[in-house]
Amino acid sequence: MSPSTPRPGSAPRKHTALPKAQTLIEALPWLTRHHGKTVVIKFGGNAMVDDALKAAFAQDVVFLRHAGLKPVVVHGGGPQISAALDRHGLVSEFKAGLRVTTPEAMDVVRMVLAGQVQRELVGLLNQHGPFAVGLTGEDAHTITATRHQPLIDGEPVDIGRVGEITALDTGAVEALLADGRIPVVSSIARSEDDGHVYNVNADTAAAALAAALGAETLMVLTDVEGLYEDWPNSDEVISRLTATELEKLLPELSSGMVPKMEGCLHAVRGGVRTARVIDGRVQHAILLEIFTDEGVGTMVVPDDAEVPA
Ligand SMILES: Nc1ncnc2c1ncn2[C@@H]1O[C@H](COP(=O)(O)OP(=O)(O)O)[C@@H](O)[C@H]1O
Ligand SMILES: CC(=O)N[C@@H](CCC(=O)OP(=O)(O)O)C(=O)O
Repeated sequence: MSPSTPRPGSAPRKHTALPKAQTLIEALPWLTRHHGKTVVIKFGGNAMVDDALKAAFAQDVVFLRHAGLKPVVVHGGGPQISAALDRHGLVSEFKAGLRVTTPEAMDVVRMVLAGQVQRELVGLLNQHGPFAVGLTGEDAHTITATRHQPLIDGEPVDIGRVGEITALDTGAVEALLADGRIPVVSSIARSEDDGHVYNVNADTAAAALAAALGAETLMVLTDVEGLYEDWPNSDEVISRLTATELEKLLPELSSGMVPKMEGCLHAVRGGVRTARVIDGRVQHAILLEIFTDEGVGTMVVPDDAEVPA
């Protein structure tokens, strides 16, 4: 056989392998741009709809870590908390988009977030290696809060053990990142003043942590395609908006989008380069968003940004 004659079987293999190489090479500019950067990923309870999605989420996060990024996961668990409260015979009530959290409800919130949802995500991530370490905002003073009293019709309203973040200490999270680990953070805060623990909305916690860490990107995975321009009347997604444009829009937003978009604004104003709301129901949404042109959803950028996708 002459040196130029392909051995039987080698040509088809080359043929199928080339597109794979091209796909990998297409990711090179994104890999270069994001190398060494911190990405805070908020995984919402509503996006954790099935086991395949959760497994794909874990693969994506581990992929980012292997690609040289520093992913930090902050997770929610609203529907899981509501189900557990129901099993305990406790009602779920929301005011100003936040769960009214009695002391008994707080026990359940903590049990579900730190003992159930966080454990499950840590387990899924660690199927790929010794990466994920779970913590709550209580650990090493990561998140400190005081009692939050939202204004409803101009009046402060008591909604129990719901926290407003007053301080963040990123030392533990940064130490884990420096050690090549993937921190998985539950949105529970220690109290600044009374020795209790507080329930913090997970979008708010993720945004505050992203700003405090000086993250490059905040990525919020939820159960819609992004921020709809005229929800619920149309499914036209706003693909990109500046901080000032978002600020103007905030008073018109409702329900779950309020903490998400307030969080995106806080993050971007706090130095995060882009904050994105993306559809967590799409498998591998994180990889699509970071490494391809096909990223969809809503991207919030600083007013003076010239941000490539
Ligand atoms: N303008 C909007 N665009 C998209 N979704 C909106 C909008 N306003 C309110 N929503 C609601 O916000 C929900 C997402 O928030 P939430 O239920 O808190 O999710 P998660 O558990 O992911 O944090 C959507 O499912 C939708 O019902
Ligand atoms: C104060 C408050 O409302 N806390 C939230 C914390 C969990 C959360 O935010 O979960 P999602 O991201 O899945 O909505 C709650 O108790 O539901």
